Formats: sequence, structure tokens, C-alpha cells
Amino acid sequence: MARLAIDRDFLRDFADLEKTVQDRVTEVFAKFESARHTGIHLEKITRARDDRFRTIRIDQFWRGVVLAPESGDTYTLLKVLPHDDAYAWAQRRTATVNTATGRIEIRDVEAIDASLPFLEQTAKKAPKRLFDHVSDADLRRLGVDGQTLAFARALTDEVQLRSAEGFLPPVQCQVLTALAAGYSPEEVWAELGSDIMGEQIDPDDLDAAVQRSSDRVVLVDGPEELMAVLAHPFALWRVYLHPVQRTVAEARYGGPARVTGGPGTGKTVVVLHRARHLATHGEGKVLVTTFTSTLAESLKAGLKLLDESGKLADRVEVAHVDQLAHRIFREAHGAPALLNDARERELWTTIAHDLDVPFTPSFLAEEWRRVVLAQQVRTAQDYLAAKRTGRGRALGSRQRAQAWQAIWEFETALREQGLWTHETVCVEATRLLSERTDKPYRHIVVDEAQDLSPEKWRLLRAAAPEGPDDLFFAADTHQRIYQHRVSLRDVGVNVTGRSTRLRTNYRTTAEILAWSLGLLHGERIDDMDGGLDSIAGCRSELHGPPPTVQGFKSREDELRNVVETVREWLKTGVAPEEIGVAARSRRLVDEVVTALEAESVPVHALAGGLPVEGSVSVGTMHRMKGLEFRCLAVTGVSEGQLPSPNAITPADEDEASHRADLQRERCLLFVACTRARECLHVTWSREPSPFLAALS
Ligand SMILES: Nc1ncnc2c1ncn2[C@@H]1O[C@H](COP(=O)(O)OP(=O)(O)OP(=O)(O)O)[C@@H](O)[C@H]1O
Repeated sequence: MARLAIDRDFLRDFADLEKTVQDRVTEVFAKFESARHTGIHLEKITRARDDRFRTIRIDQFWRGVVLAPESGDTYTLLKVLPHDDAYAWAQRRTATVNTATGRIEIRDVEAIDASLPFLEQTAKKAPKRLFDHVSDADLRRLGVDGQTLAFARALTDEVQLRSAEGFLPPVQCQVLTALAAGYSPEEVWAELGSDIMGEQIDPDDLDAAVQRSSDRVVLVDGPEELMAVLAHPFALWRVYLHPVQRTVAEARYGGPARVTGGPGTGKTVVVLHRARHLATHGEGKVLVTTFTSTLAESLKAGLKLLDESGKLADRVEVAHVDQLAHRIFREAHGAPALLNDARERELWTTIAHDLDVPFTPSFLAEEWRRVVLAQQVRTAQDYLAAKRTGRGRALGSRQRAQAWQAIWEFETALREQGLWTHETVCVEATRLLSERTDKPYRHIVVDEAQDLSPEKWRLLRAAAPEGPDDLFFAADTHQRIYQHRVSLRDVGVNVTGRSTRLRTNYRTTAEILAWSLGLLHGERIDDMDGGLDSIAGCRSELHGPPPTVQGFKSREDELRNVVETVREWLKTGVAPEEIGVAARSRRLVDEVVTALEAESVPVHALAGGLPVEGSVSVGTMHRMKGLEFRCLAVTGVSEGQLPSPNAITPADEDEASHRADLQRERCLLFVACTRARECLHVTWSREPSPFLAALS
């Protein structure tokens, strides 16, 4: 019996096809098995470079391109396009087997052949070539075949390689990108994560390659499974993980482990699979956690999708870290009386005034959080000896004594008045947990861990006993938008030898990714482990239009443009819930909501929850974390709005904090822009934000 396989890229295209065409595709392929049995018609393609490519009729105008094997009985649906485009697409391409991974790859041979002479011409004049430092043997071992090797040898810079992403075989291109970014052949090999290492690969056995290609091809068993796959084309990650993702999610670790990677590389997907894996193969209760309620909501929704048996809920608890801290606190002391931000500021102001110390209230508040709480400083002696890493203003011993006096007064006032902050609730919950021998969880899985403060790390550390598979977390320090740097060593988390990086972005087009990476160009971003992190090598195989950036004379003109853009997207068939608008402040969010409502666009202001069906989502950049939209407008990227003046410590108060705050605001824009899947539109009025000015 013939079996149908569907190429993962086709599933993305499928979501964009008109509904009538989608229905015809489903109809044709639902009958594929039986029709093939009785002789379905697969048309040969004249002048094909690879005669295993065939077409199948969808309707009068549309054709499917199918890869038909010479042996075996699995047919892979690669594309559905209008008649002439389908033929042209197929004529340019060939299918081959990657000799390192044993998996199938499709390449645009015509584009490779066409660009090679020009590259060779340019290379003749260049002093050196991009891969002079890598031997042919290493390239071949990593699955780079003859044609790609010849191409790679003609390259002189990374820009040329990036322009070839659309037509080189994706895995080979990924290998070359990593090598060009400075990774050694061994590191690249480890990252290929090939689970078929050592097996002899027959490069002519396409059928075997299709069977092995679970990262790229969905094998469908019958019409019902086909319907299920086509009904949720974007939820494929539930079943099909990249081999590296699967290895990370299912490994057994001797202690804390970490997965890193740029935006959209599937870290959250790995977190969800890890939680399910631990719930089914682990040894006790699993906590899945993160730092905000919105993120916890989206983790809950994701876990629900993975919970086919309906049993995960018994073993897995999802709660954000503050929620956990407050629960542990309440169990022992009842609800805390919380000191709100305004009252806290008042208290610091009074203390600074009464003691007449040479510090601003905000400097003292930061000193308390970033030195005293972060390092668990309890006495004047401890404070005098404390490292003040990340604090820019040096303090002599007299000034330290003055600062300590103010901090002591503050802590005493809290104690005497029975008041708590979220941080002190967390510290107390940690103390309570440390005393317990019966820890509430056996495994803890954390998403967006780059934003956890030291006291939150200590809370989590105290909530599960130390041991194998105790702590697993996903982090990308380029997306840190709340906290300052944290050193894992300082909070007792050692991930040496248990850290994996993901490189393939599954969300954002290469065009949007490259533009967004430009926003961070030149920033020195830490790796939480005493070094610097890099997302060089993070890549996307998806392509689309480049982001548009537009400036306006006035905020009114800018708002009008945002409304027009959203309406345009809606007109082209994008569903309202697939559209997002992000802005830096709540005031700007309110303005966008009002402007869209005035034009009768259904709109939902994000406030701690998830997008709702039938409405365009509008939210602050912070609220965008954990979400993604097919089309996204980022508005108000203007001078005076971004960086937000309120979020920046004045340089004369503390130079290091000033720089760190600026970096965090830049990362915030980066996070917002990388929520876009296909279209990104960025706007400003009067003067652009300096973050945009730096791009041009
Ligand atoms: N193996 C996969 N196959 C197909 N799609 C995937 C795969 N892994 C992840 N995705 C999709 O890629 C998108 C991004 O995944 P995810 O949110 O897990 O990335 P992330 O690294 O956590 O992103 P960010 O750090 O930007 O929040 C999601 O739409 C997810 O469904």
C-alpha cells in the first residue's frame, strides 16, 4: 500500500493557502492510499533534473509536487503551487540523502549552478576564503557533499553564505554557518545530534532516508491522521522534534542542565517535552515554572496540547516563581502585607532624608536588591566585604557604612511594621523550604530563566532535592528584559558539561531574524557563567519579506499608519488573532487600542492573559514575551519612548547600571521584533529611537 509523507515546509505553506484549495488538497490526499493502489496519476515532469519529482492534480489550476521513490512505497508531498509554478519549482530541484544524518534534503540546483561562476570570479581576487580553515575531510564527514563543497570553497564571506540559505540543502547550510561562525568541526558534529552515527548510509536509498527524516517529514498513517496534521499545521512540534531538541528533552542529567539558543529556536518546546518526559519517566512531582503569569499561562496551554493521556496534570504543576514563593509563605504565615512600589519609594526617601546620606532613594533601593538581597548580606561586616559587581559607583568604607545604615533602617522598618516585598517573601519562602526535608518537587523545569533574580534561583534550588535531573532550564541572555546579570555559580547552580545550544529558528523568517540581530550588534551579552554569550550561527530556513521601518512627522500620522497596516493584513486574509501590535508603554498601547476600535477592528489588550480568537492583540513589549504572531507591528520606536526614560538609571547616579539598563531596553526591542513570524512593521514618529538609528 502506498504511504503518504508530508514535508514540514509544506505544512507552513498549507496554512497560507486559500480555504478552497486547502479543502481540495485534503480531499486529494485523503484518498491517496487507496487511489494509489488503483493507479493514481502522478505526472512526470519534462526537463526535470530529478525524475523522482512528479506532480499530482489538485484542481484545474493547482498541482502538488510529490517525491516518488524508485523503490519503497512512501510518497512525499513537497509543495502545492499553481500549475506553472509547480513545474518550475520541481524542474530546478533535486532530492539527495545527507551522508552524515542519513536524512533527505532538497536543494535548488539551478540557483547553485547559476551563482557559482560569479563566486569563483570574486574569490580569485580575494586574499582568503571563508572555509580555508576547514579540511575537505571534515566537511565531508559533516555531510557536505560534492556540489555544496565546491560551492563552499568559492565563498569568501558570511554574507555570500547567508544569501545562499534559500537554495543550499538546509542541514549542510547549517553546518557551514556554524563553521563560519567559528565552531569547530567537533562542536558542529555534536550539534548535528545525529542518532544514526556509525550506520553506513546508502546515498541512493531515498526511501530509507524519508523514513529517517522525522525532523523534516511527517509520515501519515491514513486519512484521519492526515486530517489531524493538516488541521494543526503549526503544532507539529508536539510530535516532531529536531534530533537535538529530542536528545536534550529526553536525556538523563547528573545535575542541573540548561538549553540555550536565540529567539524561536524551540527552547519552550524543549521545556514542555522535558516536563512531559519527567512526568512519565521521572521519579516524582514536576514543577514547570517561569517568571510572569502570562508566560505561565502559555506554558499551561502548551502542556495541555502535549497531554494526550490527560494524566500530566496529576504529575506536573505550572506556576510562576512569585506564585510559588507566595504559596510557601502563606502556608506558614498567612497572606503577607505587601509594601507597594509607591510606599517603598516613600520609605527610602524618608530614610535618605533623615540620615542625610549622599545617595538617591533609587540608588539605595538598587543597592539593597542587587548587593544585599542578591548576595544574602545580613550584617555590616558582610556588606563591607561584599562584591559590588555590576554597580558602577565605587563606595569607600565610609560611604559603605552610610549605605548600610540606610539599608538597615529600611529592613528594620519592614520588620517592625510587618511589611513584605515580593523579594522578601521569596527570601522567607526559601528559608522555609531549606528547612524542609520533604521537598515539594522532585524535578523543576524553568523557561525564560535569564530573567530570574538570585533570590528566585535560590528559591527554586531549595524546592527540589539536589540530584540527577533536579533542575532543567531554558535561557537566552539576549532576551533578558527584567533582571540584571546573574551568575549561576553564585546561586549554587552548576551546569558544566550539561549545556546545549539550539541554533535553528523555527518561528521567524531569515529576513526578520537578521534585521533583529542587527539591533544587538556590538552588545556584550553575558552567558550567566562568567563568559560572554553569542547567537552567531542562529539561523532560519524560512523566508519572507524584509521588515519595513517607517517614520512619521507626528504620533497621529504614525497611529493612522498602524491602523492601515493592520487593516491591510486583515484584508489579505490574515486572521485577527495572528496579528499583534507591540509598544513600549501602557499609554501607547491604550492609544493603539482606541485607534483600532475607532476603525471597528476587533481588538484585545493583552493584560496578563493570552491572545483571544477573533481579535488583534495589542500589548506592551514585556507582554509580548512567550507569544508569536504571523504579522506584527512594533510602534512608538521613537526617541524619548525607547529607551524609556523611566527605565534608565541616570549615568551620573551609577554608570554601570545606566549601561545595563540601556542594554535591557535594547533587548526588549529585540524580543518584541522576534515575535513576528512572517511580517514585521516598525514605526516611529518625529525622531527614531537611537536603537534604530544605529542600524542605518
Ligand atoms: N522541531 C520543531 N518543528 C517545528 N516547529 C517547531 C519546532 N520547535 C519549535 N517549533 C516552533 O517554533 C516556534 C518557536 O518555538 P519556541 O517558542 O519553543 O522557541 P523559543 O526558543 O522558546 O523562543 P523565544 O526564546 O523567542 O521565546 C514555535 O512556533 C514552535 O511551535
